[in-house]
Amino acid sequence: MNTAPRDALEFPESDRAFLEPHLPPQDGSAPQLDLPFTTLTFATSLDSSLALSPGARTVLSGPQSKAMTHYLRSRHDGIVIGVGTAVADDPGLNCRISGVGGYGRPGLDGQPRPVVIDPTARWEFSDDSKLFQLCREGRGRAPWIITAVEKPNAEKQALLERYGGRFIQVKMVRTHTGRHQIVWPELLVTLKSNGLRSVMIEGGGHVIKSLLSPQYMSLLDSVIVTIAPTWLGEGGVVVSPDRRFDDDGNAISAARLKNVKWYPFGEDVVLCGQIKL
Ligand SMILES: NC(=O)c1ccc[n+]([C@@H]2O[C@H](COP(=O)([O-])OP(=O)(O)OC[C@H]3O[C@@H](n4cnc5c(N)ncnc54)[C@H](O)[C@@H]3O)[C@@H](O)[C@H]2O)c1
Ligand SMILES: Nc1nc(=O)c(N)c(NC[C@H](O)[C@H](O)[C@H](O)COP(=O)(O)O)[nH]1
Repeated sequence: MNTAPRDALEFPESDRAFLEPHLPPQDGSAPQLDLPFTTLTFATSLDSSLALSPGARTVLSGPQSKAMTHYLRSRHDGIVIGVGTAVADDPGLNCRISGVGGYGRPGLDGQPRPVVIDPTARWEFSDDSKLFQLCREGRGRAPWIITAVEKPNAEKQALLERYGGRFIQVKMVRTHTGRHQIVWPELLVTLKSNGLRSVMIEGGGHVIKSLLSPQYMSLLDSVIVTIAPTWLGEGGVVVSPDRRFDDDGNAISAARLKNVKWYPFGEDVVLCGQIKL
């Protein structure tokens, strides 16, 4: 047995039980056969912000809910983020719970596959990026980068492939302003067909907003949100999906949860539920 690195996190058995009904089944089955079990999870402030600004890495979760997020990572085959988060945070996107691969156990068991949505392949990663440092140390997997670009930069592709990652081209549509929009079912089917039976989607703001749109919210099997007792103030990365309207043109809530449970967790509260369709 390897010894766990110093940054290993503990998440006691007694804290795990409450999460179980909100997690992918342990046997790998999913409610929809060709789709992975899909969890939306993020941390938010009291004013619904994910971060102080789009480029700022901002700690919201306290120690217990941070350990919970890492436990969630151990229970999913993949973690999905947008390129905005990759650029802002230089994230590790591995699981640092004691007992998973690289943290007390040989191999990479329990380490999720990072998946970065990067339509134009703009992320300037390098050998020094945290993700690749973790790969070298046997503490994480190399990312799959989801892009609309047919031929990504050859050097970046070679670096990615050296660590076992790759670019994956997935169908995207263009909005009226020319922005790429992922077709979420296409992405999720692709991830499942590449062996990811469960994915957790961590953000950032653009990713969450697009998933909470009426056409895609039914893809979510579970929603787990950490709410931290802080206001980040104006200028933050706010999670606020587009308004919906009823047949008479009256505004109605954009999205709502059902089967809701609230769990106080240190100074934070963790909200678990499912999208009410
Ligand atoms: N608190 C949290 O839990 C949490 C989680 C993740 C990120 N963050 C923070 O959020 C900030 C980044 O958020 P953001 O909204 O700027 O970036 P983001 O991570 O949502 O990435 C935005 C980019 O990703 C791509 N993208 C996202 N959704 C897409 C879609 N549906 N279709 C096609 N491409 C898509 C586009 O290129 C877009 O420009 C950072 O500061 C980060 O630290 C916080
Ligand atoms: N649960 C949670 N609480 C937070 O306070 C926070 N900032 C994030 N942010 C989510 C984001 O997707 C990644 O956590 C970061 O990008 C950093 O990732 P690493 O820790 O390096 O793996 N998530």
